[in-house]
Amino acid sequence: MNAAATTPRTGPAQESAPSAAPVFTVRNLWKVFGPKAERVPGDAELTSLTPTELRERTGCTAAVRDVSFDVHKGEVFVVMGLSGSGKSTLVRCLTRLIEPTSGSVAIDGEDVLAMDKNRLRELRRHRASMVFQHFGLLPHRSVLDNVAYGLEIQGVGKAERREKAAEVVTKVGLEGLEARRPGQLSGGQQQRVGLARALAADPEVLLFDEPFSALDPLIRRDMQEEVVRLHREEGRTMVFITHDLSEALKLGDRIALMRDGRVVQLGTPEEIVGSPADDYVRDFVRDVPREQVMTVRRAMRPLDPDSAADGRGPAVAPDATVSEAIEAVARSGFPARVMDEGRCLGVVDQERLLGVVAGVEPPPPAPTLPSASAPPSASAGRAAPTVPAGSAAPSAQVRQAEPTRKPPAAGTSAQSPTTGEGRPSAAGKATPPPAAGKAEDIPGEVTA
Ligand SMILES: Nc1ncnc2c1ncn2[C@@H]1O[C@H](COP(=O)(O)OP(=O)(O)OP(=O)(O)O)[C@@H](O)[C@H]1O
Repeated sequence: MNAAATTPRTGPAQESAPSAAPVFTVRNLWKVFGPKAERVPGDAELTSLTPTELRERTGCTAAVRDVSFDVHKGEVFVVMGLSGSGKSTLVRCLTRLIEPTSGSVAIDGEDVLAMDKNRLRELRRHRASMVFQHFGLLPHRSVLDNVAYGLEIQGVGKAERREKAAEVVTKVGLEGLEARRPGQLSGGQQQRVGLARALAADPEVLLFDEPFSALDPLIRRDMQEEVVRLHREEGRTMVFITHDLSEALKLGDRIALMRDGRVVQLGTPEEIVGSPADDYVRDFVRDVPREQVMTVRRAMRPLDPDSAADGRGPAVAPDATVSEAIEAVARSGFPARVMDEGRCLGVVDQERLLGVVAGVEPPPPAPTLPSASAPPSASAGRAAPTVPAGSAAPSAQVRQAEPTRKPPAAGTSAQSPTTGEGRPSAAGKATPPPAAGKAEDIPGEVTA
């Protein structure tokens, strides 16, 4: 489906021809807190002020400033930024937990801002459930009943909701703990109960508001992997807020990087790390191990038919990371062939791979990239860098990019690169070389 078909209003620098139907369509969204907030978005003089100037002049804070994007079906859309950048406000505007000041929000083409109270309740209960950092479990209820609670408020009968809850409890790895009370669980287990509760409601979209930031690092990693697994298995659309760059890179199919209420860049992890929109983003991603985020597409060159070495190397998939390809090349001693459905798209050699690691851009790859047919890869096991403190950056230039990865279909792998020949390839393991030459809390909201 084309975005234009469901777009109430288009804004500048929009996405064109998305590869999957948009679930959420957000255009020119503003949320301004403070007195006479509604005058701010339409006033060119006020909108040109810095956040401090705006606050001093009007007493207002523009938490979300003229933001436009689509969330496509089946993708994990991460909203990232430092504290106070506007992430929570933006995501709460999607279901009007916070009322936008201006702009438009649609879900499956339906205008969210025109919804009445009942429709909104239905939206929050059935279509877009929120999983919060503070999971708000009911202390006197068992795990099973906590999970079933979301269904209870949906009006589902007892037998059915307990059956469904038991199914989801198993899915999130809590089997055997159904009868415990939340107080008898670890933080990570409690978070799983929260996640199960949101999942049991079977919403079209799961909205996560920094759900794991209170967890210790190991449990946090477990939960991130759980999200990746659920996404892979179910292909559910997710919007995930985080201030943690490594979490964003690990989970996101696309990341919207926010600063002072604006989206300064929207793109895949690879696009954000490989082609930062401005100095602010560049500084933000400076410490990311590029080889764990960038794919071989960045390093490819055409296969040289006169080179004996080019046809002899191992095969890697187009979405294999540079790190994986380095290992494959080092092991074989030959450039690796980038294979997609039996077709050789190009080769990557040591020099090009190291160029990507060093941030020295090689010339653009061959124009035959079949990005639409690239296997999905939701990046589990990627880099876990720390987020450098944001530094002053010049103009906040909005830059949006298309998803280059297909949303994962149920039952397909979203993370393991597969070789172009369709054989599974564990991280860093390439297929052997071929024969030479063969190329506000509103009632009904599920608080997890
Ligand atoms: N109810 C409110 N009234 C006034 N200002 C607000 C309100 N809520 C948020 N803000 C301001 O809006 C801006 C964005 O806040 P928001 O909570 O969306 O940021 P965030 O990126 O989610 O931050 P954090 O990561 O710390 O949760 C901040 O400057 C904040 O102080």
